[in-house]
Amino acid sequence: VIRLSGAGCGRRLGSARLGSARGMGGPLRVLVDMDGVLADFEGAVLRGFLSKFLLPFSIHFFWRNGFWFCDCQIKFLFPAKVASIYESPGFFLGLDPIPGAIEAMQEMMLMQDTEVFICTSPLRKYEHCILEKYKWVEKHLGPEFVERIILTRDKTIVSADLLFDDKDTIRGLKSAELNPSWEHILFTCCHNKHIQLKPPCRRLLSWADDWRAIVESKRRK
Ligand SMILES: Cc1cn([C@H]2C[C@H](O)[C@@H](COP(=O)(O)O)O2)c(=O)[nH]c1=O
Ligand SMILES: [Mg+2]
Repeated sequence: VIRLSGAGCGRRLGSARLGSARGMGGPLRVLVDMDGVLADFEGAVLRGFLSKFLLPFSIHFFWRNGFWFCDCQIKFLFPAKVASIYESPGFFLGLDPIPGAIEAMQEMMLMQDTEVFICTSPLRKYEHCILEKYKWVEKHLGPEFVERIILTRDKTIVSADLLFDDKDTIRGLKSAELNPSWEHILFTCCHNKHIQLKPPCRRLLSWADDWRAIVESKRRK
C-alpha cells in the first residue's frame, strides 16, 4: 500500500491510500460517524434547550444558522444546561435520523467490495448514551448494523479508507495516530458549514450529495 500524506482537515493529517485499509486485496472500509452524520444531535440539543430554557431568539437564529457552534459557544455560555439535555435518559435513543442517512447506509452495506462501520464516541457520562446508541442503530438500521458499531473516544487508531464525520478536527487520545489511515470527509453540519476546507480535504454537503463518488474514488486504481 502506498501511503501519500495529504493535507488533513483540521489538525490531523489525512492520507490518501491506494488499495484498501486491509492491504491491496481487502474490501474498501468506510467509517460513518453517528452524531451529526446519522443522528441529528444538534437539532435535538436545540429543541431540548428551547423547551427547557428561555433562549433569546437571536441565539436561536444564530445557532441554527451556523454562527453558534453548539459544542463551544453555547456550551461556553450555558455549559451545565446543554449537558443536562444530552445526558438525560432517552436523549440519544430519541434522535431523529439525518435526512437520507438510513437509505445511504443500507445502500452502502450492499456495495460490492465495501464494508461499512458506524464509528462513534460515547459521552464521558456514558450511563444512558452507550445503550441508547446501540438501541438507536437497531431501531433505525437493524441488527446487522449493531454488529458494525465501533465505539471509541479515539477514532484515529481505527484502520479504514474513509471516515465521514462532522467534526472538523478529529482528536485522539495521548496515543493518537498522528497520521490516520482514513481520509476524513467532513460531513456538513450547522457548526462546520462556514469552514473553508483546503484541498485535498473534501466535504459531503448532505446524504443527497454524491457520497458514492467519494467511496468509488478510494478504490484501487
Ligand atoms: C456536538 C457535541 C457532541 N458531543 C458528544 C456527543 C457524543 O457522545 C459525541 C459525538 O461524537 P461523534 O464524533 O459524533 O461520535 O460527542 C458533546 O459532548 N458536545 C457537543 O456539543
Ligand atoms: Mg459527530
